[in-house]
Amino acid sequence: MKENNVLIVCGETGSGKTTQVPQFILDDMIESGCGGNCNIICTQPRRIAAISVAERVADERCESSPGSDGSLVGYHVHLDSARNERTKLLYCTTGILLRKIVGDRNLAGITHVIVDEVHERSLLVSKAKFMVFLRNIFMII
Ligand SMILES: Nc1ncnc2c1ncn2[C@@H]1O[C@H](COP(=O)(O)OP(=O)(O)OP(=O)(O)O)[C@@H](O)[C@H]1O
Repeated sequence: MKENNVLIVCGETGSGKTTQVPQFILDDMIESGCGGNCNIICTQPRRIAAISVAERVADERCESSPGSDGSLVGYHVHLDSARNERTKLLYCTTGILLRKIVGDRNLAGITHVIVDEVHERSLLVSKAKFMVFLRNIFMII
């Protein structure tokens, strides 16, 4: 991760790509004193997954529910979001990421983009991979 802007993570189902990898990054940034800058986005193809994974990760961290004052985790899906200015790890749908890119081509302030479930090869996921790759933003897929 420290040597490459783009990383591909492959692992068995249930090995923790979705729930653990973003937390490794978050914890590493906090431990290295960069927690204040940390702003990770992890995309999910479906809104239900974005919400339930955010809840699961907040629970694993013994934090209150996503988007509340006591949590660093949040989610953002179409017509629903739970996040605040303290959110450091945001689970969102792929469509929300694409909308953010359209609004701000450089994704200013975002430190890491994780495009999950790329094997699904949907049009949205392909677009997200391409657009993030073009901008050379740190990405794990
Ligand atoms: N919402 C949840 N509630 C309960 N357990 C969960 C939840 N989400 C994940 N887990 C558990 O956490 C572990 C890691 O799951 P995770 O989704 O991070 O794996 P993954 O490698 O991303 O899997 P996949 O390739 O299927 O997406 C698994 O044992 C899974 O059953």
